[in-house]
Amino acid sequence: MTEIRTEEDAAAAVKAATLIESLTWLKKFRDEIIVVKFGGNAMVSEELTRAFAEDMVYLRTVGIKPVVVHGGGPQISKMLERLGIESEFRGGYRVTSPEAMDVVRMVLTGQVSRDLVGHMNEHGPLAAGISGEDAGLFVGERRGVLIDGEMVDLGLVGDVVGVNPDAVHALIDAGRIPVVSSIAPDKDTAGQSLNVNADAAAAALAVALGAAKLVILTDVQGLYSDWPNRDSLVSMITASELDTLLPNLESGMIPKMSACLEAVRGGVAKAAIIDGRIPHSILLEIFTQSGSGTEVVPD
Ligand SMILES: Nc1ncnc2c1ncn2[C@@H]1O[C@H](COP(=O)(O)OP(=O)(O)O)[C@@H](O)[C@H]1O
Ligand SMILES: CC(=O)N[C@@H](CCC(=O)OP(=O)(O)O)C(=O)O
Repeated sequence: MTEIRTEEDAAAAVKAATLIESLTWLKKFRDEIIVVKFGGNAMVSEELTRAFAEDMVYLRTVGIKPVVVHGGGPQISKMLERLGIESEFRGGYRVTSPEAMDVVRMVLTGQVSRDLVGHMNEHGPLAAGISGEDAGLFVGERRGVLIDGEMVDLGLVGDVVGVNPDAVHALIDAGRIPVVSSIAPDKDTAGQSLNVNADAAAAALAVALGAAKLVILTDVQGLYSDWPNRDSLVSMITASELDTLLPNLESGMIPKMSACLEAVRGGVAKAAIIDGRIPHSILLEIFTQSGSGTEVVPD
């Protein structure tokens, strides 16, 4: 065995160990699709957005096929506020009026998607934006939300009830990184678009694409079983354990964990919630044994 003589040698050994640890995961995920949901709360700084774009380019460059589904809740709220349009969340979903829907579409496809695509394309002509309204990608159906046993109307909010992933496959086959906005045409009203929670859209797309993994970046370390007790971070949970926990969850975690459950029950081998506030956390999640955050696995 080579003797470690200096601090530089020790640091180099750590780097080499990290690189070689990634070999297992490079082999496992090569040519596989990984759907990554980038939440609006994880996009809080230019530095984080830039690091995220680099990570997607990294994945694509090592032969993995990343597909990004982006959120933009805080960005939508900011624009609604500027325009003086009221908006409130019920059970983790935005109650969406026709006026608010115009803003949702404008911010998601005209601002957030453009920013992400632009950052990735600083590395080459790699990313292309696509909305769930394009090329029949999503089919939406209006939904309400159950709060204390009562069904609450959410306005123009929908579930994705159908996915035609052909357009996303075409982009992947052309070597691109698809960047998907979570809007779906309403199957019951021609010309009407629905606001879909981006976690739910990411799950539906991951299932339809046969993705190997769904990774959701957010602004907490992961799922806490006893929120906000910081000692209750869950590192791994099975689908049926999560099913039991779901009714006790609050706000933003409800759509997020429902999305993980839907993905895993739909055949995606693993769904992970990780901390998007840490630059490059997704590389640690994909390429290291210990990962980060919370992993949801089948029973
Ligand atoms: N059990 C829980 N574990 C972790 N976070 C929770 C939990 N319950 C509620 N939350 C809240 O959910 C938030 C994440 O959801 P959300 O704000 O919708 O994020 P994003 O914009 O990334 O989709 C966290 O910042 C936290 O305040
Ligand atoms: C129905 C619903 O709530 N839609 C979300 C869509 C954006 C989203 O999901 O953004 P994050 O991932 O950043 O939360 C909204 O209007 O905020």
